[in-house]
Amino acid sequence: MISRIDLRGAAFPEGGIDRDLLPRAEFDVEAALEAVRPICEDVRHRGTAAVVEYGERFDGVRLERLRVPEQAVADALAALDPQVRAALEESIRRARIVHREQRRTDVTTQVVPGGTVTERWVPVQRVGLYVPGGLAVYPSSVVMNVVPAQEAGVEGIAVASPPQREFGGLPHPTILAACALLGVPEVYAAGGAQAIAMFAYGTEECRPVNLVTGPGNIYVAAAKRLLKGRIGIDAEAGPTEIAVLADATADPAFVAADLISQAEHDTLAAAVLVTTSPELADAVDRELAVQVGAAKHHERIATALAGRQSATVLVDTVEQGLAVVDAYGAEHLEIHTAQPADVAARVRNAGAVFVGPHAPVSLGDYCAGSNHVLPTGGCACHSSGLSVQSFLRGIHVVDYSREALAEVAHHVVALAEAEDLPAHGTAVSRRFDGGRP
Ligand SMILES: NC(=O)c1ccc[n+]([C@@H]2O[C@H](COP(=O)([O-])OP(=O)(O)OC[C@H]3O[C@@H](n4cnc5c(N)ncnc54)[C@H](O)[C@@H]3O)[C@@H](O)[C@H]2O)c1
Ligand SMILES: N[C@H](CO)Cc1c[nH]c[nH+]1
Ligand SMILES: [Zn+2]
Repeated sequence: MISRIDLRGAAFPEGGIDRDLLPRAEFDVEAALEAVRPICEDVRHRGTAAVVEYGERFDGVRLERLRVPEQAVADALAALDPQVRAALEESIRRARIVHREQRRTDVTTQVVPGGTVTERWVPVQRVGLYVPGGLAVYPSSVVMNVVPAQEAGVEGIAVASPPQREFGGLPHPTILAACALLGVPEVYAAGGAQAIAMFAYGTEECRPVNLVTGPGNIYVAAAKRLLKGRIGIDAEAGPTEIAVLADATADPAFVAADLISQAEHDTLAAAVLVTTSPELADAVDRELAVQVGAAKHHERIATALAGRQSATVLVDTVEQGLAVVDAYGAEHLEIHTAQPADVAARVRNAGAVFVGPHAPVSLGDYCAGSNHVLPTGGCACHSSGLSVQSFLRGIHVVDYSREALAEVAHHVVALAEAEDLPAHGTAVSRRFDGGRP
């Protein structure tokens, strides 16, 4: 069910191997852009009415209003299963421990006597947090979005998640309960590209936001890419990916279970095994055959594993395996080799790395304390997962005395003239000689 790419004996150039040799989804964010462009434009011009219509088309519910009544958010928490509540509370507690430590402090640098530059970290004022809810529902993504935003000090937090027909058009009650647990009362029943456009442009019901974060399917990721600039976004956190780098020491049952766990998200999810051991590859195939058959969402999982985005890649050495996983830049990378911590320390490109046999991606999805909103589609080579930093902007504060400015004035004038922007130089020299050349 999972295809093979055999790179044994292949050349591994120093600059890294070509990403085109590796598994890649046929329908990607680029391909989805054309589908979401008219949706976003429509929401821009028609506001709530357009969001409601797309909710009816894609989620099968026609809503009177998008804003979830605050009472419904509170009621969802009151009705929450105690076991799920305890698990969410533990997830929040661990996420807070990790994210609280991420906040950067302001740094003031004295450049010269009387001249300082401070980098002041300021939270974004209002954010829109997307919580998926199509094939599955994601209360854990409420935690992963809200905790870093709160730890950064964001004041305005709004959440959007698709309306659910079986809950009268409200988002799933566990999502509402998670919002209540975290003290976030502003929730909208809106999904997909229309929710991202609602946040970006604002509607009659929802004030526009400065930044949108959160995971979602290919349409959500495409809308974030399209509207980036009007709003800030976190990394593109689209359909889930897992890569596993394994040698002959790996346990095939664990590897198969972890590949399946992430293939469970979406038919477009990617599961990639990179291994030095053909015997392990065969054993994982056998495990997959058994475990997929027993899985609840076996059809979705089988489709994801059979897709072009999933494969087993055979290499000669762990070194080559590292070159492959770096070129691929997976959202999640598990290391199942001898000395896994040493191997993990050499990884350059991944959203998150999971070390050894007892750190499965599912742990990170819910309860490790790390964030599960992570870059996909190769974006891990330039972007990070969601963190407190995602919600902060650094403002440079420049403070120079007259003496400190005087000392450097001739250099400013020289550079301004070299750029043929003499008014720049005059703005400095005027302070000392009335602007005469
Ligand atoms: N990278 C990460 O950090 C991360 C984390 C969690 C989940 N995920 C991913 O999030 C995704 C969740 O997807 P989901 O579908 O369950 O929920 P979702 O909320 O992301 O998407 C559902 C919405 O998609 C829209 N949609 C559906 N079909 C459409 C179409 N043909 N045209 C335009 N819009 C359409 C609908 O508006 C619907 O409300 C999965 O791909 C999962 O792998 C990623
Ligand atoms: N694996 C997902 C990130 O790609 C996050 C998640 C939430 N719930 C289960 N899993
Ligand atoms: Zn997951």
